[in-house]
Amino acid sequence: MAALAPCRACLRSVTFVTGASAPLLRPPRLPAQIITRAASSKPDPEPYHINEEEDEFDDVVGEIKRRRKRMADKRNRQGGDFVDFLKVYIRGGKGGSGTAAFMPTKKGTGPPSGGNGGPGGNVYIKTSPHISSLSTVSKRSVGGQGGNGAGNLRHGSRGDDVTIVVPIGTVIREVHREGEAEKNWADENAMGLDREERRERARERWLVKHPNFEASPRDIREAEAVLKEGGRWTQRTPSFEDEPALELDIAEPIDQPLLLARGGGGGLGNTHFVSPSTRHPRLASRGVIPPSRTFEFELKLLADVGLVGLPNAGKSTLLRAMTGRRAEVADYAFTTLHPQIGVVRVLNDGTWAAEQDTPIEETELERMLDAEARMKGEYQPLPRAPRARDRRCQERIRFTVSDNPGLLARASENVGLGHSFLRSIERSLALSYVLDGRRAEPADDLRVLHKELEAYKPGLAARARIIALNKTDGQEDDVVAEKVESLKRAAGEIAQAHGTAPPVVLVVSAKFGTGMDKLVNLLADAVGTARQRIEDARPKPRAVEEVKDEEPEQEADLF
Ligand SMILES: Nc1nc2c(ncn2[C@@H]2O[C@H](COP(=O)(O)OP(=O)(O)OP(=O)(O)O)[C@@H](O)[C@H]2O)c(=O)[nH]1
Ligand SMILES: [Mg+2]
Repeated sequence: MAALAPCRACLRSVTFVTGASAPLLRPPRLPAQIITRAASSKPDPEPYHINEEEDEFDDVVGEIKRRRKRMADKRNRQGGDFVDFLKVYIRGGKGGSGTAAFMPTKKGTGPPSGGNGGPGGNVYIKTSPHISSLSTVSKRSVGGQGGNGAGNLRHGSRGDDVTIVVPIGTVIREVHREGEAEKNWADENAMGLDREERRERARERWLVKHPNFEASPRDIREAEAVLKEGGRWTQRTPSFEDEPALELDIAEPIDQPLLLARGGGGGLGNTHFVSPSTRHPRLASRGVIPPSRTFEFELKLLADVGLVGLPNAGKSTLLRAMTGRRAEVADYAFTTLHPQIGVVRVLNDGTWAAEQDTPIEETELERMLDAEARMKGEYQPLPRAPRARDRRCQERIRFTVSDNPGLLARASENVGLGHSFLRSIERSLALSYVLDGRRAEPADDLRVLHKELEAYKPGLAARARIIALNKTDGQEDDVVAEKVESLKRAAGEIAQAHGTAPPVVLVVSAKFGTGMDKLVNLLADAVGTARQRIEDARPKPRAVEEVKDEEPEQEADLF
């Protein structure tokens, strides 16, 4: 040991040398040889060179802008893809355990002083207008566990609450519920345990023993009785027959978070087990594990108008033409993989305009296609929705339009993008078929679309009041007229078979923006009528006079 002790002289030198000049604080010097080798192993850096030629400079600016845009897009998506269906496991947090402890006194063990366990955290749900996908919802949401109690009557802390944030339009259904008691019961049945063995297991599950003192059989019996009396011993979880499954249709923003799962209660400290016969209970109880629930989260976008068509019919181009929303457009099927929504404002003078605040997004694919077209000299900008002509004009109606992925035959059986698409149009007030006018028989496409809508949800097709025959530009008038006629015939037949009014056939070209005024105004009328119908169906609060008139009669009945 003596050999390891620093000598007095060394200590003195360290103590009195301070600040930057302290030799012990300086980094060790590398031998000159090593420094030279390290420097020579790296090639000399090229001097930074800025090319000031105009086109190159433009490119740099463009690249920076593109990168910024890409980053902003990614942020908006919050790193995930579009998700509109999810199964989520939810459970309130476990309650913390109580403690068996005693006050220390000079004479030894004093009165019981075990604190209670803290309750587990709850799971809540709320909406955010800033998200439009379930991609940020975690598949497992469990409330925080309550803290355990401690001696000196210190109670455990409350578990942290968890809040699930969903977009507006989410439908939530509880599909499975299982309590701990039921799980244990099933396990014990499988093990073939008898009554006494089950009881022993329950005691192990519920009771916390003092770390130093052995609990007597009487202590255990009495603690069991206390827990049974408080309803803590058997925590039955109500089945769906006893308590219906939770169903929530979140069609409007939620201001206050809603409770989905409550956390488990905290366990009892040993002060709760004192009785005239047991002054020093050596037991406490564990916290409750709340039942686990499985929920289905389904996002049903809330657009007033849904565009329904086969792949490549021009739905996204139409959305763009009507709303200015830059939905991805390309000449192949399934360009659109998830629904997108734009807003149309119709003014009192019959003119219409895109919602001013609609974000205009440029997609990656589009940029590539535009660049290619520019190189070939074939660039043609896609239509933009018009701006309001007269800013002072009042707005007649404002509605949202959703562009959806293409529908295929047998989509109702989940072929193609199937249900994910149908789910989002299910709640639209009005639908519009979009047909590719370049196809030989658009009437056949209409039959397919109608059949699929009806197969998914009977009565859904009745909401399609308009048929937009798209891509009619560059076609002979008589060819178009013939297709319109055959469409009208097909629509009439379908309507007759279902006892509904036939939809209106409109000739449009989304790409060149023809026929848009009529289409927008017809859609506005359809939305207005549907909204009015909903308003009329709502139960009205009774007029005050009416209630007043009835009051004397009610009083007369009472006496
Ligand atoms: N000539 C012409 N071409 C059109 C018209 N509308 C759309 N197109 C073209 O048709 C192709 C498909 O258009 P999209 O809008 O992507 O079609 P979509 O129905 O959204 O397709 P999916 O998303 O794949 O289902 C694109 O090349 C458009 O430029 C139109 O009115 N006239
Ligand atoms: Mg599309």
